[in-house]
Amino acid sequence: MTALHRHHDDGDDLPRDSSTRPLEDDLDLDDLAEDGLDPDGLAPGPLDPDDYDDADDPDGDQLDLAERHSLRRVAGLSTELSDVTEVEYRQLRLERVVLVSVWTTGSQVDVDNSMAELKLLAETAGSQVLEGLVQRRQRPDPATYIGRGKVDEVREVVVATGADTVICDGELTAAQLRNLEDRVKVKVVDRTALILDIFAQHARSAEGKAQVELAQLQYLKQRLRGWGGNLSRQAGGRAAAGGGIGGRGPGETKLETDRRRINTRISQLRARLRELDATRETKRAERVRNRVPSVAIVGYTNAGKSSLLNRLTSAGVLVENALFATLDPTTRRTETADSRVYTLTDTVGFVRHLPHDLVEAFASTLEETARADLLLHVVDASDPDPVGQITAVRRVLSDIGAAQVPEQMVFNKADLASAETLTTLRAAHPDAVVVSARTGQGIDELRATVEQRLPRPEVEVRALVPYSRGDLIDRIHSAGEFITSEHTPEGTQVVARVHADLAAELEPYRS
Ligand SMILES: Nc1nc2c(ncn2[C@@H]2O[C@H](COP(=O)(O)OP(=O)(O)OP(=O)(O)O)[C@@H](O)[C@H]2O)c(=O)[nH]1
Ligand SMILES: [Mg+2]
Repeated sequence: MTALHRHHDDGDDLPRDSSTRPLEDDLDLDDLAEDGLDPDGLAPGPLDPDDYDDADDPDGDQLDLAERHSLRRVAGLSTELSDVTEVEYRQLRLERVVLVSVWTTGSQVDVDNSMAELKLLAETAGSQVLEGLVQRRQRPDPATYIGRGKVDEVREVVVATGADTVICDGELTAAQLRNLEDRVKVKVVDRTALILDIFAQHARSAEGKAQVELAQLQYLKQRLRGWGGNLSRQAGGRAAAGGGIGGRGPGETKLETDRRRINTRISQLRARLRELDATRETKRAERVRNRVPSVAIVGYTNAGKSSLLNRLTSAGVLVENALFATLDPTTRRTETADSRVYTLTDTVGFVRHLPHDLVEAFASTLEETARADLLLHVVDASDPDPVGQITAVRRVLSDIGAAQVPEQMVFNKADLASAETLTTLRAAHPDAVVVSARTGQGIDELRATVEQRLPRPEVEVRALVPYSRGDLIDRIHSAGEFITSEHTPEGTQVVARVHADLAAELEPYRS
């Protein structure tokens, strides 16, 4: 019994109903009697016992067999289309995708959240999601990601829905991708490729574009063979001439050429990025010299980081209800209530399992975060799983060496979040500030908190600064803090906190 049959039984034309029900359990032996695996794939000979769907794994945390073997339809995963013209447009221009996920740990709710996120990612990339399939399993199949016996069911769903792409929720090996493509007979991409594709579509600056291209090439290089060496298809379909699905891969020579071309391009991009980095480094060095404290806004994608920057500084940066709307960092200078200057930087959002190639390619951008004086960690309090987002963000922060930077938690979208969630979050993070970038709620408190947490100048000086040295007074304004200041006939009498270098310059006027 298959998805297709069931739906015909039900009298449906398309298996697009959104009920959550398990497909038939077919603990069939064809899971074991694998044929047609690619010779380059894993385990072409006798299968490793681990490949046997873990049916006889004696360890304690075995999942219920029936559940593990069942492929489940996930509710509400069809893209809603509002009108017919939209349908036609999408069918012409966009990919029609089926999502496939292997559920290894966590609760039902976790799985639903992660499928909902994969759907959002797919839609952000411009796809129409037709169906979502989840298989419960102890670990992904090393040869085909989902259990081998389930691949045929995916194929049936692909045929029934007219999908042209399958998106798997993980990072797959070259062999897994190819084995799946061979059997479901449409393009198969993984979550990493999907995220890279979104980044490619959203990159605007020269640096952002170079970073994304570098990440894509690194990803592609490792999968050249698995993808039949079809560069055009991997390049986000931009040069998608030829290379039909299931087409034969290139010969060894072509493969070598492709590989060399990729390596050359990677070196060019690296050199270009080093140049661009030098420019940024100059600016950064200037800020350090002038002792301008820096605050970096970090957080999960779509948490409202750009909205918050706009609220705090009227920066006017792009805000969009889309994942990874921001790729290029925007830095704005702003001032505290007592006129100390500091910078606020909005940057790329994080996501669970942020592809390693991207983290590496964006190293110079992310380094700014690691060097900030304070992180504003923005959390979407209206998300179904804010705690999971916090964990994912902290993981990336520690990957990029920013774990030691002081962190101010900010719970955003208070206008949408439930009172219950906010209470829980507040209890877990008593120092957090709750805000709404939309309504302005809590923004004053946030600003005050930031100002209070900025690094303070370390030396207290008392000086009588002659009127001819107005420049020194200006510098106390921008990089120091006045405690008192008074005009006298001889000059300005000040008590102020300043950095050591400015203190040295004020030395002759000490009073
Ligand atoms: N209701 C509500 N919506 C908000 C709030 N803050 C941001 N949003 C919305 O959330 C979406 C994402 O906002 P952005 O500021 O672009 O989020 P971001 O964190 O910069 O996202 P990326 O750059 O894509 O990682 C937009 O649709 C915003 O209008 C808020 O406080 N309340
Ligand atoms: Mg943004």
